[in-house]
Amino acid sequence: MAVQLLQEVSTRLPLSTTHDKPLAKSACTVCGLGSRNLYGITPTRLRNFPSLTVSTSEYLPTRKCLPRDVIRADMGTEESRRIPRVLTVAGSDSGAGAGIQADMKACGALGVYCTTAITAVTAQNTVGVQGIHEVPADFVASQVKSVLLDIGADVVKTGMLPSVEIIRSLCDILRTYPVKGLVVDPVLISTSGDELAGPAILDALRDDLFPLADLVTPNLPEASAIIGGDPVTTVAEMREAAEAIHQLGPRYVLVKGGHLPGTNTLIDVLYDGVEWHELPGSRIETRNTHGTGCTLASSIAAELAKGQSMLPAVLASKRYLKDVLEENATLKIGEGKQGPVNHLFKLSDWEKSSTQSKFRPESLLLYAVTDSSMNKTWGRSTSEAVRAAIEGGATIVQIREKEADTGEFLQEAETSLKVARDYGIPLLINDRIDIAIACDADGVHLGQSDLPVARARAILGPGKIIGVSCKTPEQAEKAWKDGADYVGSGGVYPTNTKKDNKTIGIEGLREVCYGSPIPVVAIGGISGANAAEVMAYPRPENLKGVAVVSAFFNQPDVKKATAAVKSVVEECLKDVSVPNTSS
Ligand SMILES: Nc1ncnc2c1ncn2[C@@H]1O[C@H](COP(=O)(O)OP(=O)(O)OP(=O)(O)O)[C@@H](O)[C@H]1O
Ligand SMILES: Cc1ncc(CO)c(N)n1
Ligand SMILES: [Mg+2]
Repeated sequence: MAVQLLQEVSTRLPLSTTHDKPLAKSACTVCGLGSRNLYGITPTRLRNFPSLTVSTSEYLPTRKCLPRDVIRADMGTEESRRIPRVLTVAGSDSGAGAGIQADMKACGALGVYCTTAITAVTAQNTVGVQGIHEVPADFVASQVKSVLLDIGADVVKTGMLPSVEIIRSLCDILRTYPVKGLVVDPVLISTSGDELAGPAILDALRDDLFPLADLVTPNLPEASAIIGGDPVTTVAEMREAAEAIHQLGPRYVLVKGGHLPGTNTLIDVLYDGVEWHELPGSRIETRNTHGTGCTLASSIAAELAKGQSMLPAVLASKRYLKDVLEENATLKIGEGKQGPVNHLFKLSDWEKSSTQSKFRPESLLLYAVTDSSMNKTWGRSTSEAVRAAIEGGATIVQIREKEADTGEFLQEAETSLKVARDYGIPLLINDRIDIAIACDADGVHLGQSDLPVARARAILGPGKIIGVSCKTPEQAEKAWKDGADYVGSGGVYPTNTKKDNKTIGIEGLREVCYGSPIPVVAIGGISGANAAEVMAYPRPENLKGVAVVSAFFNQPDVKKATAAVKSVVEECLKDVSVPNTSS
């Protein structure tokens, strides 16, 4: 439906005109009120609001008069892909939980490109605010224009606006270069109790910025300050405050309940002038809440920039914030009372994304390879077999499953992994990289006909262990080049475990060792009876141990059988291990 201005206004209205004292001449068809907060119509403005018909007027009424859901993400074409964009006009928080840093990280986490105009640089940490260095208004304006005139923004989000001049010049720019959405977080006081913007800015917020806003997001103290000091400490008072703030011209008001006293349920109140939404959420027990407000507002801006309408954007942002608070509930950053929000927790799981390989060559000493049919014969589950082998002294475990379907294999791997983790022993998966990823195992062991090692390394990253079966020095050299951590070489002796497996003997094993730049574990028919021969001194320096199947798992007592082989291997290590790398 077209929205028409009742009135043609050829000159700018006098600045004294307010909603409280409507000028008949500037009354708007939608809300019936006049406003001094009119902003200019430009070709961009008209493109953004195609349903608007504006005669020859230069001005539009306040934001709340516009039709809803006008923000549309322009995703461009295949040749020229677009990304939703948010411009944040806010202060820098050196502690990086709030401010510009929160905005950039929250937008990034939600897939939106975030540009910045910095209004102040604060020295801030988990204790409080130690200093504020304000950026001059004209330089804030330069930053905003640099962004809007080139990159553009679907939504502008404001945070800390420390001076009236900054607010006024921002409003001037937004009237000249309108954006599709404006989210205003009226930052006044940090949660540590430090003033970030004085009460002097209240008039400028109320009179100039709010009427341009799609959403204003005060917390309880801010809501109280905006409406003139009346207390806002209950949901009923939050509704009254939202109503009063809505009268100032924004399209929506979200009064945030993070400061609601003594409840387990935190309620945020969203109001659009007609409908109320009380949005509940459980209070999460954590000290890391520094920046929740900035995070919520910038997430909403990001969702709006993607094309969401207001209520779903708010709900999605609350969900994101809940995940962030829950995932980082016990994180310890800083020594002060309030820790920062950790927005990029999904990317910053440094333990998982470690570039350091967990592989230690010594772990190859006593390598247990499970065999599903043997475990079945002896009536044990894979994880029981794994526990027994580890208790007997196995230093690394590989799950080799040739019968179970994928779901069962995964379950076996998951329960075995729990056992191995309890003992701090690495656990690898034979062949199935998908299972290894699904259960977050420590790595995989691949055969010559499995997924190529280089591909496996590309998929698993540097932090996982990759072993490769090799029968020749050439294969071992290639495994190393492709990124493997160790080589499994054999069969050293004939074995029934692997059908049609060529036996390479001790000689073949040693050849592989001499040609292999990476550690080697011997495999194939190894037991307590022959392990000493395999590990006999002098031996190649990189021959690190023996891998055993039947001599562990085709036995009545796995723990005892493992311990028996272990004592043989350990005995061999007692021989002075002067490296012998000559052939
Ligand atoms: N402990 C908590 N558990 C769950 N949600 C919380 C918690 N603290 C705050 N929130 C939520 O975070 C959002 C921000 O609210 P809050 O009132 O804390 O903002 P704020 O005071 O502006 O934050 P800040 O100034 O520290 O950035 C709201 O949706 C609120 O319900
Ligand atoms: C820079 C900055 N903006 C906003 C807040 C509110 O949390 C803060 N603490 N610091
Ligand atoms: Mg806040």
